[in-house]
Amino acid sequence: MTVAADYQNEIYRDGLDGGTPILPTGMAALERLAQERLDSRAFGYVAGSAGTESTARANLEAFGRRRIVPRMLRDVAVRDLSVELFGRRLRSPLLLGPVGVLTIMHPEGELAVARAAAAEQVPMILSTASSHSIEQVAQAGGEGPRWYQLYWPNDRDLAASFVQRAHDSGYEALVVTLDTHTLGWRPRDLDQAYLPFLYGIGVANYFTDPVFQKLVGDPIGETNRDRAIAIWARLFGDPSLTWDDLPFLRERWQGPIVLKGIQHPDDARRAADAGMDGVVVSNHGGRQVDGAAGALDALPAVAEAVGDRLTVLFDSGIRSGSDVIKALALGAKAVLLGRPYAYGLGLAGQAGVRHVIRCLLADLDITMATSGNARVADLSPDLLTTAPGH
Ligand SMILES: Cc1cc2nc3c(=O)[nH]c(=O)nc-3n(C[C@H](O)[C@H](O)[C@H](O)COP(=O)(O)O)c2cc1C
Ligand SMILES: O=C(O)C(=O)c1ccccc1
Repeated sequence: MTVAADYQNEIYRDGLDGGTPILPTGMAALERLAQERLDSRAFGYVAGSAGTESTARANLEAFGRRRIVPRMLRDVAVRDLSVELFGRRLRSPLLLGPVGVLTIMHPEGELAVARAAAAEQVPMILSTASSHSIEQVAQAGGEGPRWYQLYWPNDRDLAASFVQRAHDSGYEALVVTLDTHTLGWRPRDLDQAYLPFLYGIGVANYFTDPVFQKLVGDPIGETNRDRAIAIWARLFGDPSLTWDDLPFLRERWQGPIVLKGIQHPDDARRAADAGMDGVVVSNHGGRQVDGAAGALDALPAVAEAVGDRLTVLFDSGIRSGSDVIKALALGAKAVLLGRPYAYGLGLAGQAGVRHVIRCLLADLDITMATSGNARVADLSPDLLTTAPGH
């Protein structure tokens, strides 16, 4: 049986709600339902972007401009969605990208995501800004593959402690997010006075860390909570970092290091020169720089510059199987999913995350078949054309 048929059966078997799947199978409808059902501040936190949100729109438009040219008579009876990343074969080119403070969406937050990801054998990338700790999430994910995303704090000992904890808990790769040392200007959060991290959620990794606890001075409890949050706010990010700081991490992490938030080919070259293993071409879903180019438009130049030296990953705007195909055709080896799985979590917890993963992979498998492509590893730019008028 094909992947698509498996997933279609599972979607129906697992989650019938009056004869239809538990959640919409299309990501746009999923987002509309999230807007309808979720608290408006929680929805605004996930859906919102920087400034006028023009970058978030540009992300989707960049996918719209690239069009797939289907090919015929190419024996697509058996599709191979697998890819090899850093020596490990994955069943599909999909990872769950780091999303902070997932308890805003659902009380089980990252634990539910870890269980869903493990069940679908999709790697989860855990955010530093999580509501459950590195260790708790590792335990929930069990045998499932996991990566850790570092927000490099303004304290070297704390940074070293985070990566050591991630190593000790079996995280395989380190994703260092470079684009969010300073949180973007986000009107939806600002207008609803919703800055959750300032209220002390999404701080589990800090509050459980011996280095952080030492900075606070006392065991963290109700009485010194505000002080702990103030210290957290001071050391969350470090805008003074430069390329010269990367050896600090390289010396402390033996596994693969991936820099997230790369948009310029020169930055990608510098990453390779610094001994990094990969990059994520990403504009953080448009949440950081309003006015940045659509992330897909930045991908070809980065892939061209470093595709033979680094593993190039992509996120920002993946909403369908054809989006995955387009990103892979333009040089990404795999893609990260962001907002869609957060909506799945908010609407139906662990089952909602599974549903979103299954839908995306079924869609990918079917679109591979219908476009005449048997292996994701073989996708190349000549599969694509540009929409007329662009
Ligand atoms: C609510 C939310 C929280 C996020 N938190 C993090 C984070 O903690 N660390 C990180 O590297 N990226 C974070 N991101 C960015 C995602 O990893 C990813 O780059 C982005 O969601 C891709 O855009 P898309 O969801 O529109 O496809 C967050 C994104 C959202 C929507
Ligand atoms: O909201 C985000 O995009 C993000 O990256 C973040 C940063 C700190 C805490 C929570 C989320």
